Amino acid sequence: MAYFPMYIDLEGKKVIVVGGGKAALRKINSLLYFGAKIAVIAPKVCDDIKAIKGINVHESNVALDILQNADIVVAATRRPEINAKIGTYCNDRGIMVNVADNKELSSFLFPGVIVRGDLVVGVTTGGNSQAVSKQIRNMIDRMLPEEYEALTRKMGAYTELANVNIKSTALREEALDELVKVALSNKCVLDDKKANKVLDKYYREDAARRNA
Ligand SMILES: C[C@@]1(CC(=O)O)c2cc3[nH]c(cc4nc(cc5[nH]c(cc(n2)[C@H]1CCC(=O)O)[C@@](C)(CC(=O)O)[C@@H]5CCC(=O)O)C(CC(=O)O)=C4CCC(=O)O)c(CCC(=O)O)c3CC(=O)O
Ligand SMILES: NC(=O)C1=CN([C@@H]2O[C@H](COP(=O)(O)OP(=O)(O)OC[C@H]3O[C@@H](n4cnc5c(N)ncnc54)[C@H](O)[C@@H]3O)[C@@H](O)[C@H]2O)C=CC1
Repeated sequence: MAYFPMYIDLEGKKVIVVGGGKAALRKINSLLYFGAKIAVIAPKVCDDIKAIKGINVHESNVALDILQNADIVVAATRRPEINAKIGTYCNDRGIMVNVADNKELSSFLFPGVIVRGDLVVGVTTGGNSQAVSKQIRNMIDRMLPEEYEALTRKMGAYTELANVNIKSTALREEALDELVKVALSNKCVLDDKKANKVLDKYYREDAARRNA
């Protein structure tokens, strides 16, 4: 079965990463970007990980019990049997866990990610091929100009306005779709004057329908 893309608020969540090599490094960077609080445990942690600011590094073997304190666990050691033990321990206790070399024991996978502010696209092949994910990520990355960040933010504000001022659900949807179209016809930049003109048109139409 294909995997469901679930977007999670990682701000302040406690993540324990077991393993301190290349695989761990990429996952740490990804999680850190989205605001997780990270502790890394491994007998030997690579210099690139040690150089990252704002994470806790413990150079020691892992005691499984410590994982109870985590919201999310990543097992990325070079030892498949240790990774599997961590996976099973977490699964038995309902702790979310990614096992770098074992999809079956993972309750979630790391997607390829494209970020434009709050606009986030995640790509997975359900563990079939990280090479395909990388390819698709690069394609989407080229398709989405950085203007989408500001557009997303602005549309957040206009959506709130429309929710208050346009009572008809159908009209509201039409208005918001039109705002996006206006932006797309202008290199993804939404001009506020044009936006307000569009909204005014829909406010009037909404009022007229209510008074009819
Ligand atoms: C199942 C999954 C588990 C998970 O991690 O959740 C997994 C598994 C494995 N990856 C391996 C290797 C590499 N992975 C990458 C890169 C990425 N891997 C990612 C995801 C996933 N990788 C999950 C499934 C994703 C899906 O289904 O689509 C991405 C999307 C996200 C991210 O991890 O950041 C990121 C995309 C790149 C991008 O977007 O730029 C690179 C670097 C590269 O290709 O450039 C290497 C080369 C070596 C290295 O770098 O060390 C190996 C070892 C294979 C071996 O030993 O030969 C395994 C284990 C196995 O296959 O058993
Ligand atoms: N999902 C992914 O994106 C990727 C997954 N992998 C998989 O991840 C695993 C690790 O790969 P790399 O990071 O490249 O290896 P690596 O050799 O760079 O790092 C391995 C890490 O495991 C730690 N380790 C070894 N024994 C340990 C123990 N008893 N307890 C805790 N930590 C221990 C080491 O100290 C080291 O920090 C492999 O199984 C590999 O198949 C590898 C690359 C990418």
